[in-house]
Amino acid sequence: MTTTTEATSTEKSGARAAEAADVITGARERIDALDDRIIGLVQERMAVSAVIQQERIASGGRRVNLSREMEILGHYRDALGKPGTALAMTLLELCRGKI
Ligand SMILES: O=C(O)C(=O)C[C@]1(C(=O)O)C=C[C@@H](O)C=C1
Repeated sequence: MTTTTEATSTEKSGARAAEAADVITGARERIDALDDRIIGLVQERMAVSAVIQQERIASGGRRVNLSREMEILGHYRDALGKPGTALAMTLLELCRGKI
């Protein structure tokens, strides 16, 4: 027998069976927790990057250091492939603004 609760969790998850809906609901909770940690890490990265940029600018240098950005883009591309480059570009934009 399908209860109302089961119907709701299958609807929300897109699953066609209660068991699958349970697995999906549990995995989504883990994804939400991971996303919270990723957002926290991105915010921490932004703060560390700001320290570097402020120090460089205060010493008379420029905000942007393209050779370092190339290293970072390569690191993400090597680990994650082409979408890794796009991810690194977004991270750099968050950390130093648009150029
Ligand atoms: O590593 C630096 O020199 C930084 O300023 C940090 C950072 C980054 O967020 O990774 C930000 C701006 C630079 O253009 C390069 C890299």
